[in-house]
Amino acid sequence: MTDFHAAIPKAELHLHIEGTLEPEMMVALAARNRVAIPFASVEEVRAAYRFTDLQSFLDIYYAGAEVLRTEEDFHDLAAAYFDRAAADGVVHAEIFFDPQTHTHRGIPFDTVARGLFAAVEGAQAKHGMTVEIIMSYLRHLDEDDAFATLKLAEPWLDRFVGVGLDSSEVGNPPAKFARVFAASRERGLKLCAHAGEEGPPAYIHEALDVLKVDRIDHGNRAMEDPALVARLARAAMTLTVCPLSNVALRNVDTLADHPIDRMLDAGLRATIHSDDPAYFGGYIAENFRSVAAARNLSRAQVVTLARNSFLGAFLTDATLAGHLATLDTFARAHP
Ligand SMILES: Nc1ncnc2[nH]cnc12
Ligand SMILES: [Zn+2]
Repeated sequence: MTDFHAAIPKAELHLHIEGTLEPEMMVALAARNRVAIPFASVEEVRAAYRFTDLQSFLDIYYAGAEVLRTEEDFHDLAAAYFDRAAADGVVHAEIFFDPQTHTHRGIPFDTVARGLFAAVEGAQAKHGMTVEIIMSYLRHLDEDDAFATLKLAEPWLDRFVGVGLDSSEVGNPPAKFARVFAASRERGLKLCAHAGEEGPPAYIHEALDVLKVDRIDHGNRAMEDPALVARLARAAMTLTVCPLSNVALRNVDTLADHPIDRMLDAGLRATIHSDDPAYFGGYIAENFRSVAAARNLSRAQVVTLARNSFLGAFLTDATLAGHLATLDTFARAHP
């Protein structure tokens, strides 16, 4: 019996590679790198993965990243994710990484980038997966710090597909990064921003009007503003929605309250992704499976979510056409 939600071909567009650090790997890397962590066992790490809001998660997420030190560590982290994603039907992945989380700890930018790209090459060879990397600016730091990161990234910029904006949203509106996003766009980079996860609909407006993003990450709170929903639908703006993250960070009470089907009904190009799967209880297939069950999605709606993930990806027309054809073949074989 096919596991429909794992088997359906899909693109993962909202995945923080540091958010795939499983407790087992955190403990193993802490030992390998002789880094002290405030946990005595895998069970203790897992018990700490209980969150009340975005900041309570970010505090653990940044502490966990302390164990990532060498090119091998970044390779091993990303390679484990690509293996896991392939098992979940991911044929195309666009992954975020947070360079400042590492460079501020004295880890050279090149160490991170070399490790990640070694894993990308492995994923393409081993799984035939197409992969792109998006460099994210941390919004709790200032714009000058983002500009310094863009400068550090210079030797690698032609190999990144885009830039993103993540970390603590409320109090750090998109407009704070207007200049570095303009500079990033001038370098030919695609633009994404977390907006409307915890921040108000106004942050989504700013991401569109000031940052001129190509994609909105999360975007859930657009649903509070019918005019904004209509604007996003008209623009076919992709929203990279993360259901299990929304529950884990208390942005929805339960999956039964999740707006994913209301988003589709409103004509939004909504997609489903795993955000930080090691922390939120499931990878992309589990996000599909559990929200489809909780919201009683039809197979046609699940196919639409998968199709939207390809339409919203930063792909060449030829590669997009190939993935859409693969999806259509799958959908016909699994009515
Ligand atoms: N869901 C999220 N929101 C903002 N910043 C993040 N960094 C990692 N995951 C994040
Ligand atoms: Zn995210």
